[in-house]
Amino acid sequence: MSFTIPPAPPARPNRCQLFGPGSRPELFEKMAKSDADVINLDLEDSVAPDDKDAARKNVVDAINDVDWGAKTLSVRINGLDTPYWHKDVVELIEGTKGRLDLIMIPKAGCAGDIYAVDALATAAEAASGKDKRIGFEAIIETAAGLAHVEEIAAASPRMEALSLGPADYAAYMGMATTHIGGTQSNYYMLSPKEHEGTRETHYGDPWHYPIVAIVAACRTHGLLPVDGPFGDFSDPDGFKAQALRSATLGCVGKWAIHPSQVALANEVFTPTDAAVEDARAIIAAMEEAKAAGKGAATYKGKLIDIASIKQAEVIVKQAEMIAAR
Ligand SMILES: CCC(=O)SCCNC(=O)CCNC(=O)[C@H](O)C(C)(C)COP(=O)(O)OP(=O)(O)OC[C@H]1O[C@@H](n2cnc3c(N)ncnc32)[C@H](O)[C@@H]1OP(=O)(O)O
Ligand SMILES: O=CC(=O)O
Ligand SMILES: [Mg+2]
Repeated sequence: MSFTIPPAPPARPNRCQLFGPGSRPELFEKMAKSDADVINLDLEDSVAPDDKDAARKNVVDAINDVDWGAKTLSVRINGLDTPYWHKDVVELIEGTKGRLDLIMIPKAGCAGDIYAVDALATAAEAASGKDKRIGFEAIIETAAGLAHVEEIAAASPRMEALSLGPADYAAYMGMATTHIGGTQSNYYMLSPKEHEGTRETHYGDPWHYPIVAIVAACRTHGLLPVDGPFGDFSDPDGFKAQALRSATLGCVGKWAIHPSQVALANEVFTPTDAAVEDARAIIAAMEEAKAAGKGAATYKGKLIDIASIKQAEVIVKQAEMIAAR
């Protein structure tokens, strides 16, 4: 381990973030009753420009009036290149009574973007006598955001999470696709030419690199790494495959843009009983090995060593944190 010990991320479940447009207040009660750990009321891209003021008012009223239970409650504000974001921040803080947990900052491009929202939020909290400090989450969904992902993660003690936004990311990177997340039909390799006649198609994951960059930045600075939206809500298998890849790479959860995706995300990001049992058995086997003065041992025919304890603890701690909720 480096002499710099990374801070722990917030100890709260973040398996699914359910989004709904701020301009559709009829959805808010349904969102509150869902099984999502985090609710994201949206003021940004799912709200048309003419609806921005009405959506902001809907969201402020809903934060105050709806019973959100134990959910983490977040609002996605508009981007810093718009004429809306400062009103979003001020009215969300001054108009609500302490239930709002997070502000989500879209299209974060550099640490200065987070600093600007922090300065405004700090002033609004002071002006309205709020004791509770709102946390931040940001979306990495531009070329600049990816290039500066680590400084964004480290930009404020308010930062709690980073998500990948594959729709904007694809647009800002100039990717040749209109799909939101998931496997892309043109992103494949063929088995070698020598296999002529039996050549197979192997699909790659175009989101692999930004997800890994987000996970590394989050794990370095004590934030929760989250996979973003999967637009085709008629494809549960595709959603699950994408979520499994992200979970394997270290993400703790994924967005849902439709209620049908909530259970899928919860399933993927909740360690199974079998995985927890196996992880506990690895820890026990290593305790035995350590007591016998060994650093390495055999478990089910495979090597385990001190690193295996840390790997197993990730699964056990995640399961315990979810169960304790
Ligand atoms: C792409 C980049 C991003 O920025 S993604 C994040 C921003 N986008 C969003 O917030 C969009 C969120 N989703 C939606 O607006 C809707 O789900 C869309 C995709 C438009 C579909 O709406 P709709 O045609 O009403 O769906 P549906 O008829 O299949 O609904 C079935 C029942 O579920 C409800 N529902 C719908 N959406 C939500 C939601 N987000 N949260 C909670 N409940 C939802 C519907 O009201 C409907 O309920 P019921 O069965 O009639 O009682
Ligand atoms: O904001 C999300 C995205 O995919 O873009
Ligand atoms: Mg976006």
